[in-house]
This record gives sequence, C-alpha cells and structure tokens, in this order.
Amino acid sequence: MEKKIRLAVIGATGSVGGAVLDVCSRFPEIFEVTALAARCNAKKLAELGRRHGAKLLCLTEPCAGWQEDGFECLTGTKALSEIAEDDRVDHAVFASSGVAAIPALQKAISRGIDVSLANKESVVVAGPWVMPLVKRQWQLRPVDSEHSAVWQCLRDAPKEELSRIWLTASGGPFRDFTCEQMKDVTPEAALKHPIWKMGPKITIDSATLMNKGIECIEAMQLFDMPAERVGALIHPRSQVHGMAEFVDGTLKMLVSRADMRLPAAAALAWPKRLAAAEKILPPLEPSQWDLSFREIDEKLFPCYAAARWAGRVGGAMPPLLVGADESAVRHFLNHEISFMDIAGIINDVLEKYSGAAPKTLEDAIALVGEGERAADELCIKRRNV
Ligand SMILES: NC(=O)C1=CN([C@@H]2O[C@H](COP(=O)(O)OP(=O)(O)OC[C@H]3O[C@@H](n4cnc5c(N)ncnc54)[C@H](OP(=O)(O)O)[C@@H]3O)[C@@H](O)[C@H]2O)C=CC1
Ligand SMILES: CC(=O)[C@@H](O)[C@H](O)COP(=O)(O)O
Ligand SMILES: [Mn+2]
Repeated sequence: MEKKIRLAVIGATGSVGGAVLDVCSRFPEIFEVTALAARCNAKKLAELGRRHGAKLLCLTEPCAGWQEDGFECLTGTKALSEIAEDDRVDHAVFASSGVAAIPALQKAISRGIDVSLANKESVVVAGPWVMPLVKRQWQLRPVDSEHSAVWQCLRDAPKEELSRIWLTASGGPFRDFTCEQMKDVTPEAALKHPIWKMGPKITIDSATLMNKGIECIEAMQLFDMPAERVGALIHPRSQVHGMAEFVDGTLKMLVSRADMRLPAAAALAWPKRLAAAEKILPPLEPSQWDLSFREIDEKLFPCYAAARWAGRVGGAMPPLLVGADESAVRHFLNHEISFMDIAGIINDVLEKYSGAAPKTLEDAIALVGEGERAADELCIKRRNV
C-alpha cells in the first residue's frame, strides 16, 4: 500500500479550505489530514479537526486561553511557519485569505514539500521572492481555478512552446450593467456571485473584476509570463476556466464544472488524477457546453484596469494594490464608500505613492500595510464628505 499524503490546510474554515477537505474525505486511502489552521474560528476548526482526524490545530488570532482537548494547539502567525516546517506534514495547502501566510509559504517551498496554492495575494505580493525558491517543476501547484486550468493545459509542455495565457472571468453579477447602474450597487447585491460561492472579499473582487486583474498578475508570477502575454475574457457560464495558446497557433482549453473541489483535487493528487467524476461530480454533458466569450470593458470595470496597470509597472504597485483593495473592499462592505469609490481609492493610492520599489520580501509585505493604511485614510475622508 502506498504511503498516505499528510496534509496541512491553512485557511481550513474558509470556502476553499472546505473544498480541499471535502476532497480529502472522499479519498481517505490517499490523504491524511494532519494539521488545520485558521484565524479565529475556534469552534469550526475544532469540529473540522475531529471530523478529519487532525493532530495539530492552529489559530493565528485566538480568543484568550484557547485550547482544544485531544489536539496539539498552536497560536499566532508564526505558528503557520512551524506547521510548514513540521516533519509530519508532506504537503501544505495555502487556502487562507490575506497575506499573513507568506512567511509560511516561503518556508514550505524552501523545505521542498509539495505546496497547493489557492491564496492569490501571496504570489502577487511575494512572487518575485518565493517563485525562485521552487525546487522542482510543479512543486508549487495552483488551486485558483483559472491557474489550475492553465497549469493542466501546460503540464509538461516546454516553456518556449507557450505563447499566451488566457484566463476567464464570469463577469460577476454586474457584467450586463451600464456605468450609470454601477453607481447604485449595494454590498448585498455585489455579494450575490452568479456562479461561485466564495468568501466575501473575493466575491466583491469578482464583482469589480479586481479578482481578474489580480489573477493576471498571479499568472505572470506562476508561469513567468510578461503582462502582454496574459489575457482575460468574460465567459459568463464559467465552463472554460483557462487556456494555453501555443506557438503553433493551437489553443488548449480546460472545461469543467465550476466547483473548487476539481482544481483542489488536481493539485492535491498530481501527478495522478483522482476519480472525481465518480466520487465528486460528473462532467458537463456536450449539450450543456457553451463557448461564448467577450472582451472586458475597462471603463465599466476600472479595478481591472488598475490591476492590469499595476502588473505592467510592477515594483511597488502590486503589493500596494493588494493592500489598498483589502481596505477599500472592507469599507464598501461596511457601507462606508460606494462600489465605484473602490477603484477611485485604489487609483489614488497607486498614483500618490512616491517611494521606492521593494528590494526584499519584507519591503513588499510592508507595502501591503502601507497601501491599506493609505486607502483607510481616503475611505474615512470620503465617508466624512
Ligand atoms: N473561494 C474560492 O472559491 C476561491 C478563493 N481563492 C483564494 O483563496 C483564499 C481564500 O478564499 P476563501 O476561501 O474564499 O476565503 P474565506 O473568507 O471563505 O476563508 C478565509 C480563510 O482564511 C482564514 N484566515 C484568514 N486570515 C488568516 C490568518 N491571518 N491566518 C490564518 N488563517 C487566516 C480564515 O479563518 P477564520 O475562519 O478563522 O477567519 C478562513 O479559514 C483567498 O486568497 C482567495 O482569493 C482562490 C480561488 C477560488
Ligand atoms: C473560483 C475562482 O477561481 C475564483 O477566483 C473565480 O474566478 C471567481 O469568479 P470570477 O471569474 O467572477 O472572478
Ligand atoms: Mn479564480
């Protein structure tokens, strides 16, 4: 019998964390869940720990005195790095939101273990420092659905054969709106994604199309491609998730149902494929296939334009963008700024920055905080107008 893969799931209580754990529970002969981490949701973490037989639990921001009987309990952000370095862990899944897990990601890659990466902020901020640490091809495997699709189209193709990457966007709930209608969008309406059920931050990013802009930068980092060779298109049905265009003019597309358990399964089991069609969900029938695409209107989706610009300029812009977006989305969700203010605030933060490009990973992480603080100030001013 083959040895089981011992997993750590960081962000276990979230939407992607749930998809990852669902895959593990359907293939218990392959996966063993060793460690689970989250920010503060102690009740859900303990429940998941019991259900999946984890040994180690970690909360980065626990309530005082947190302890769970029957588990080894760790606390604080530094503990994420301890998990990444624990020799009971063969494979680390990064499914938390935000940038707190970047040092742990760096440790896991440096240690040489397999890494499945759903968290896009990490690679947008830390890509120039963490990607060179990757020791073997596909040690780091994307879980974000579009990047997983591109990766699965590429697999063993030599880099010189790839000419362009295409990502698809659902277009979010407002893809058919006019600029005028965008002005009155509420957080409640923006949280109703037409296809995916995800955490609140990424759901708002999908509505502004910031998610797609951030994903273009993510693709540049993961596949070492310049901005002009990464494109995105609106594909309302979200059946095609990503495409790889090759130098001979052929295009490979990955088509699947929109369900995060599929990209999670691909990353967890590589180089094997799991029998997900049988144990998770059946493939789309030919009668359901829909290959319609359209261009993204950058006037309607200025956040997409801002992220594309940040990706082309590089340097301080991607980490500032991530920080400013985190703040602007939070203030929008709190009804403190309007939907269209999100792009205005992010653009102001990027334009006003006069400092240097980051030289180290620590500089890049500090820029996320700087972007967040600058956007917080602008949001507060706007709220008080
Ligand atoms: N949802 C999706 O389908 C997809 C998501 N992604 C990316 O995956 C990541 C997670 O998204 P999603 O699952 O939707 O988010 P959720 O909001 O549903 O979940 C976030 C998870 O991260 C944990 N977390 C947040 N901050 C920290 C921290 N400082 N330390 C440790 N854990 C932390 C949360 O713990 P707690 O519950 O305790 O707060 C929770 O487990 C994001 O980067 C997102 O962009 C990418 C592709 C698809
Ligand atoms: C499931 C996933 O990968 C998300 O990042 C998804 O792409 C969001 O949908 P949008 O295409 O609307 O941004
Ligand atoms: Mn995605």
